[in-house]
Amino acid sequence: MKKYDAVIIGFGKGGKTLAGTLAASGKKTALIEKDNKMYGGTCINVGCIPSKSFVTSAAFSAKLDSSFEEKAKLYKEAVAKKTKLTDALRNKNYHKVADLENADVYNGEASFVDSRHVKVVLQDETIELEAEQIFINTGASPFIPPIEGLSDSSHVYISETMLSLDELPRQLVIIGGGYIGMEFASIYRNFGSEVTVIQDGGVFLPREDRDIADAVAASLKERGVKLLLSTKINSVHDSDQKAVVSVETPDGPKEISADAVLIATGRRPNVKGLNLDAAGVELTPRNAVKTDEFLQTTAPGIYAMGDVVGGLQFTYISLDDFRIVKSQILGDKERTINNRGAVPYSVFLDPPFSRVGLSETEAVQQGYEIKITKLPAAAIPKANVLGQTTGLLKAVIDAKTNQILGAHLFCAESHEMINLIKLAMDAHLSYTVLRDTIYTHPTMSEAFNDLFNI
Ligand SMILES: Cc1cc2nc3c(=O)[nH]c(=O)nc-3n(C[C@H](O)[C@H](O)[C@H](O)COP(=O)(O)OP(=O)(O)OC[C@H]3O[C@@H](n4cnc5c(N)ncnc54)[C@H](O)[C@@H]3O)c2cc1C
Ligand SMILES: NC(=O)c1ccc[n+]([C@@H]2O[C@H](COP(=O)([O-])OP(=O)(O)OC[C@H]3O[C@@H](n4cnc5c(N)ncnc54)[C@H](O)[C@@H]3O)[C@@H](O)[C@H]2O)c1
Repeated sequence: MKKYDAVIIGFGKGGKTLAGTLAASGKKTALIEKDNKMYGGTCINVGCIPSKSFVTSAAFSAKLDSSFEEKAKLYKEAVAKKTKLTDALRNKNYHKVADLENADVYNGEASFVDSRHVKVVLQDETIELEAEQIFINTGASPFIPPIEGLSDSSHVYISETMLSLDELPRQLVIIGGGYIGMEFASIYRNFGSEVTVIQDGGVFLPREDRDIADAVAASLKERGVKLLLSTKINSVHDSDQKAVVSVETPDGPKEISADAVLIATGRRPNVKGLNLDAAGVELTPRNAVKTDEFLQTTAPGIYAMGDVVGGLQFTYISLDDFRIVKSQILGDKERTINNRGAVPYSVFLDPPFSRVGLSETEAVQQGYEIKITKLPAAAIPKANVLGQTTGLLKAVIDAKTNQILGAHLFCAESHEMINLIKLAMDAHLSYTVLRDTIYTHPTMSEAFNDLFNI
């Protein structure tokens, strides 16, 4: 049996960063990854990076006045470009840990023997590792809803397999109107597919500010994306080289033919097979690893980071979880999930939609007296320079303190702009600081001079 100071299960953002940090601090560290195509985790291999490579390629394709066949050729090139990028990043990520003096990378599936021992099933043998501290960073996997015929269809994809689909689908049906559903709808529409998004709920982007959700829906519809809300899927079956999706819409039953059906109905924590019971690691009612604010599980010495914890599923949350764990193991123990500040996010549509903080409704529900400010993207000089005048910017301000409670930016480059607002919120700045600051010109950020001019 090999002994380590730390064993990390899963090569995700938190895990790999922690492995590098612990090894550099002199701790003997093992990092276990079950899939040798996943060094670096979901983000660089099958998540953020490949999907954003597609966003860029698709935006280029959308500008061309070409036939579907020509677009399909461009799409094939985009898949190859994406694969080259992810292969290079995977290799770089592997060596960043494996080449460290104090770190070993194991390619095998890990499970707990007890709270100090982990079994690793390697290709040719099974080994056991011992450590005083063990870290779970196993990520999440797509939830597949129980729809009749889904598992028998040869046209059904999850985001991961869709990103490697070489043929551009003429017709794409997306089940689920969340982050992945929206981003893939925007991407494939720009590549040239006919896209239909099917959502069970009746409200489009239910957690988002209504003004912005309406603006996003209008933009997608204008671009030709069909949105079917309050729609139940009865079955999926293959017929004549296509999938036929039978649905029950508020207007009655409907059959939609598709070359590809993407399942984007949420991702669930990867806890199966870890034998967590043996280690005394408990789960939440939603089957995520239960942790306290320091990411300590119910078993002393065992921590969890990233999607497996069941909170917000973003790469930068997994990275921040690493910061919290580092603060526990090597630092002042001060950082927790409760003091990491406002968490922004961006959905990479065309234009992207970005948010931080409260919506108007949430602010009112929480009893704030608020001021609202809005600005159409078309009023921003840089949006006109870019030829991207679609969109709306909105901010929710605490009328008593003048601090920003929330910002909702649906406009070009909003994914960059939102980080500035997060900083202002964390620093408890008055909105007037953003209003009166000098910005370079012409930029999208200078829109804050006008947005906050109330
Ligand atoms: C299509 C898509 C697009 C996304 N876009 C964005 C985006 O733009 N921005 C953003 O911030 N987030 C995005 N996300 C979410 C983001 O990718 C995840 O939140 C993030 O990668 C989670 O990282 P993690 O550290 O929790 O684990 P992961 O990166 O998922 O890593 C977990 C690793 O553990 C391994 N593993 C699991 N079980 C075991 C075991 N028993 N033994 C050994 N190894 C095991 C897995 O193979 C995997 O490599 C996207 C996700 C998807 C699917
Ligand atoms: N830009 C980003 O940061 C980014 C991009 C992609 C994914 N992600 C992460 O990945 C996670 C997973 O994304 P996701 O889109 O799969 O999940 P999600 O939770 O965002 O959305 C799932 C959607 O599927 C719908 N749904 C569920 N079951 C359904 C059914 N049977 N029929 C029709 N609709 C159904 C839900 O109502 C919801 O709209 C997200 O939580 C997000 O954190 C982030």
